[in-house]
Amino acid sequence: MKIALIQLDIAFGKPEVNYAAAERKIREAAAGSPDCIILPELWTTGYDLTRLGEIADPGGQTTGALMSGLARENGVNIVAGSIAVRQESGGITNSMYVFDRSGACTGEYSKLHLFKLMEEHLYLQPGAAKGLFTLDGISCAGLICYDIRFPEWVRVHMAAGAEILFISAEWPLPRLSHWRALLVSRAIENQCYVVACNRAGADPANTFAGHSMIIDPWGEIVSEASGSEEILSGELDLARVREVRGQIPVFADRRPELYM
Ligand SMILES: O=C(O)CCC(=O)C(=O)O
Repeated sequence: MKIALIQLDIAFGKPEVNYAAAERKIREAAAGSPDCIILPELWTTGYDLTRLGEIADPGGQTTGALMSGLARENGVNIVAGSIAVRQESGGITNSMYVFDRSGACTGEYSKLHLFKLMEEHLYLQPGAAKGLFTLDGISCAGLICYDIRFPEWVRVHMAAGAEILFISAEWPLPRLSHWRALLVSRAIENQCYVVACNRAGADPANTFAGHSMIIDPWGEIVSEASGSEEILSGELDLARVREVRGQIPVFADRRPELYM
């Protein structure tokens, strides 16, 4: 499975600029015939949280139409990062959508753990459901940024059979060492591929780390981006997941009855 990670530099609070940039980058990535393209977290607005009332996408409709069309037109799966979505209830969520090659929306996940250090809890509503979906018949999980600090939440998805963990993020540069260590740890402990797409660039409050990564089920880094805007590519060999899980049977050896 060939993956393209679009490590975008996001224009702060300017959805129209970001839609145009993402469309351009998706077309550029699609020219390399990947099986799946992934975008970062909150890529339509960035962290312009105080203006989300104006700039969040109502029902995810605008983003959905654009991503569904691009997936269908290019015959590619798109893990469409996450965006700020104005829900019918009036609340705003940080939500990931997944589109298959036909353009059908096959997955939706709203960030469960809101990141207080960046004031998400003041402006966003947390999700309450898992991020499981399938891509070309492969069981996958899609989570968002701060979620990687919660190994128990990742494990719930992996114990349900997921083989690839997709992460969309806006991870700040001062904690780049955490980003790399946490992602490698999630890959090793769950014996899965980790495909993690961060943003590049800066906003008025933070500089972001870039360093999007693909990590294999043994914890080896398959590919890693620089700190700047780029499209990172890499290949997954899903047979490696079964091989590693067969060699060290972590899932069979769990004692969940004793973990509470
Ligand atoms: O956990 C961290 O250090 C970064 C998390 C974050 O930036 C986010 O969830 O948006």
